[in-house]
Amino acid sequence: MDFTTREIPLCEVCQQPARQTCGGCKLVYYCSRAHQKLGWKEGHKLKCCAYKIQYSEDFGRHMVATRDIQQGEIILREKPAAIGPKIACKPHCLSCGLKLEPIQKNDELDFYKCSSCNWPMCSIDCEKAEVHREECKIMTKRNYKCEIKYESADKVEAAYCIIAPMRVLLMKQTNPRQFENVMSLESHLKDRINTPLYLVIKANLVTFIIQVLELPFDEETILKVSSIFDTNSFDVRSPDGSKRLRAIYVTASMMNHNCRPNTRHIYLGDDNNLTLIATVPISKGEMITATYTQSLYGTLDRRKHLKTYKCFDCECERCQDPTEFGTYLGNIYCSVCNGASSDRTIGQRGMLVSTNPLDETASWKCEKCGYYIQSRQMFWGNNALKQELNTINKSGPRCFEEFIDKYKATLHPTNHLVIQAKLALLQIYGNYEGYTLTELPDYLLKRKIDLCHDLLEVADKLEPGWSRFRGTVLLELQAAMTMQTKREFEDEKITKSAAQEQLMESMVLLQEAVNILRIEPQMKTVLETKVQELSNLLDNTNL
Ligand SMILES: C[S@@+](CC[C@H](N)C(=O)[O-])C[C@H]1O[C@@H](n2cnc3c(N)ncnc32)[C@H](O)[C@@H]1O
Repeated sequence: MDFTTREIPLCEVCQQPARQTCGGCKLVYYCSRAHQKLGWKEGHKLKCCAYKIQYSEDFGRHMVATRDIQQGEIILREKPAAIGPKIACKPHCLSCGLKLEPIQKNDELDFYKCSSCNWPMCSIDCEKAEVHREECKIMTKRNYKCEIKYESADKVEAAYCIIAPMRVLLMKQTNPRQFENVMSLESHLKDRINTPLYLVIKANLVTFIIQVLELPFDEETILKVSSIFDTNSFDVRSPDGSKRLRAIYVTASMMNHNCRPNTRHIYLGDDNNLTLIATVPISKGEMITATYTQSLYGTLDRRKHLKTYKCFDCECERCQDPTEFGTYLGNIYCSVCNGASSDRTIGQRGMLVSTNPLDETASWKCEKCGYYIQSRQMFWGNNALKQELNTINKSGPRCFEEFIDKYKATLHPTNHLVIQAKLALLQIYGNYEGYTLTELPDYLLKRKIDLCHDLLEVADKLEPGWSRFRGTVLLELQAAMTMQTKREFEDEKITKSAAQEQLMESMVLLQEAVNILRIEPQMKTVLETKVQELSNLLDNTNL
């Protein structure tokens, strides 16, 4: 059955409107207890609740498949137990999470403010929303007024760090069971307590909770809540970036990390319900994993990120493999034997690989000539180039192309920095003003197609299956291929039947992109339009 397209819940057995969900998987509905029993007997018992939580010394609690899970299957849907703004952010509405724009107030620009506590909000509706009620009541009772004012579009406000933890602490009274659920999560407070960030949090959050709100919590409990957020929260964002929040999902947070994950997740609806999707088939007994970091970072950067923010040393298969499954994502060409080789294929030219990827201090050695460099040289080089890439002009393709060309003797075609530049180019070619698909000259259209193939090759190795990455690149690829076919046909370079054949190839790619992305928020109509346009072309009417 297709969970993605159904909008009104229908009973699994009789297809009539239904309200009760299956208590196990919470994915299917029943109109009555009798139909729930019948549905179970008729086969739901084989599909229900695809995971269980296990414990191991190495990983702590983690999620394991209780049966074979199919690619694309929804494993879990879950409401956030706690949600709030990011630790420091530009002003966002405390209720709906949307980024706020200032309005004209008398002679100055400022945000709409809650009439009681003075926090910037969207509107009176958001001011009265359930999620803001308790905190507003207590802040008002203690005569606390938020002092955030509009100063500039980019001003980041540290005051937001109090909101999410305050909501959890207030839950102790309003929803004690949920409070206990959240408090049972891993915090890593000992690892964080003496970090500079936690010294700031201590000064702001603890003072606010104890002295301003006069809530009966000790310093350790308050900091633990903050640390639980840092260890477990998911970054909830809307596709257009207008909404940015962090949320705790008690069950989903049992998922451990893997640098080649077997799931992806999305957030649906105003309630930000997390939906967990299997990107590859998962066998019974296998660990169900997510990535806590960026799949397109090299091993050095990923492991550093995980250690700093999630307090563990990742030792997954990818981290152990000095070639990162043959992508050589974090590696560079050897500067000694590089020039001597005429072979331009990755893996054939001398490549520097770590002598022990699980030890960041290990030296790096050329696979071909045995030349060594120290780990710190690798760090410096990597950081310097990362900084250069981050600061280049992003408004057009020129600087990205120049970056790839400038470092081609050092950075091979699937080095992580080159891949990031290629991703940026993929967005620019075909989408930016002056570079739309119809405006692109043939050689840039071909460049876009080549970029897609390069990125798909990396995606297949590092985020295999139905990842969002693969889905998005497939969409770009089919659009560019369709445009190329149209041009070739119009220029009489190919026959009509060859054009039809090429368009069928585009349609196959588009269908796969639809399968991957149709569940993503706001994608359904976009995808339907693209399928319709391509079908029209195939029908021969517009070609
Ligand atoms: C969101 S929690 C996951 C649930 C956690 N294992 C527990 O017992 O509560 C994140 C924490 O789990 C642990 N963890 C997750 N993935 C791991 C991995 N691949 N290797 C080792 N520890 C991991 C780390 O301590 C990490 O900070």
